[in-house]
Amino acid sequence: MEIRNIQAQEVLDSRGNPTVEVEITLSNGQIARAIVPSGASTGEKEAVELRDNDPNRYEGKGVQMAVRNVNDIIAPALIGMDVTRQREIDYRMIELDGTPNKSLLGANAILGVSLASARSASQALNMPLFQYLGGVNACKLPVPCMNVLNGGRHATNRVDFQEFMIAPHNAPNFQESIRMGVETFHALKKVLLDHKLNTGIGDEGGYAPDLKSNEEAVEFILRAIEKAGYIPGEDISICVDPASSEMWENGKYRFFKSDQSLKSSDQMVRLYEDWVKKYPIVLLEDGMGEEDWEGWDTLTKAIGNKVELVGDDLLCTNKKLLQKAIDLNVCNSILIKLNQIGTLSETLETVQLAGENNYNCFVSHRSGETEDTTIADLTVAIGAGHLKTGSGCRSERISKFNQLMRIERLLGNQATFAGINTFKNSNALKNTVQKTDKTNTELKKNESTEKSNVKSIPRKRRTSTKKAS
Ligand SMILES: O=C(O)[C@@H](CO)OP(=O)(O)O
Ligand SMILES: [Mg+2]
Repeated sequence: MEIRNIQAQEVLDSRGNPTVEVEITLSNGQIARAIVPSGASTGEKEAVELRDNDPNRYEGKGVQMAVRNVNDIIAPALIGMDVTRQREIDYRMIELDGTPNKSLLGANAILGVSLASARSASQALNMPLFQYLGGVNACKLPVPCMNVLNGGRHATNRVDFQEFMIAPHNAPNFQESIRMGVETFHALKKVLLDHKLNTGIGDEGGYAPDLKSNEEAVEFILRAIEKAGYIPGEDISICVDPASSEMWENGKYRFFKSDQSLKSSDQMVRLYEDWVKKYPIVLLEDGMGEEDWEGWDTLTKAIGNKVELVGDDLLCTNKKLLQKAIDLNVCNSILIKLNQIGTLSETLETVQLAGENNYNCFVSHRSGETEDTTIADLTVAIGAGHLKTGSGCRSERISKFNQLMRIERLLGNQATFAGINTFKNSNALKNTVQKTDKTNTELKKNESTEKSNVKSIPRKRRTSTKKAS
């Protein structure tokens, strides 16, 4: 099916910043669109997002140059090509750009065309996107890792660590797992209000209260899990993304939003070791900074057999960086963000390399998102088993959850739910579950009587996790 026209325009992302939308028209008249997301805590080695630097438009953040690059350079080169030739399309754009990091045309320009092509091809073949990308075996629904408490560069509070997520894994299917997550998100609001804390939200839809410490964030979430009627570690576990590259300062980590203290790599590793012992944490992303490969090595040796260690800023969805991690034996999972590398084909190459080397793939939104739902389809297509995209509010993130619920319904009884086994080394979790019951005694004191005694709350459900095939 031939590409008849490619048209880009500037639209807005969830922070109200301009971003690129691309529309492809095929020779049969079918139209498909894609919109590119944008990060705030970006890795140094990410492909370049082209911004205009024109102070008179959107304070210099416009994407008119990227839009022109699509309309004037990429479109003429691709019109007439078969839209199902994804790799040819992507590699033609890589060639047109000619730089190692897509800085000439912009990764935002290139990715918009790459994703619109995939969507366009799936429409032309009358297939859902996840099936076009993943084939007949694409039937595993992910555990949604919901970012319910925001800090770092994503919120204006005194929490240094960027993301505290809940992973509702003990569910029979995706739909139920989202329900458990949202109930916990709502319970967290009550817990925070009981403690007279702010329930305004951050960029990714999590609450952004001013807490005394990063540790308190975990304690409040554990409390919320219990208040919602679930057992921490057994039903719902915790994932953390400190985004520690943002804390990196002259070889140390600065707790830049709380007490300004500094920690060495070794001290950071000890902190995480302690957390993993105390709390039901199943995944730690960017525990160390992108320049601190030695720290990553220490971290992997210390807790790499207990928890999923995800490289985000460290690896930038880049297969060369992933190969380096594999060679050095650091982390055991890679974050997958399409715009870090800039084309669908290269993303899938990275996913393949991860699979060949027994590294997990954790699919992710960006902090600046849009209504585009490609990552939901991608997660099922590659069988990633878990993704992070928001909390229990903000439509640009809920749209991904809703798309996954549609996919689950469409698959019917072919659908499986990833469950706890999707997390690397999740068997280590058992050791922490029993201990969590005692952690929140202090917090409980201040709370309203409504649902404050966890023991009296009947468990909502106790169905066991359906194993993925
Ligand atoms: O650090 C991250 O993992 C992401 C997404 O949660 O944030 P950003 O898009 O700002 O890089
Ligand atoms: Mg991250």
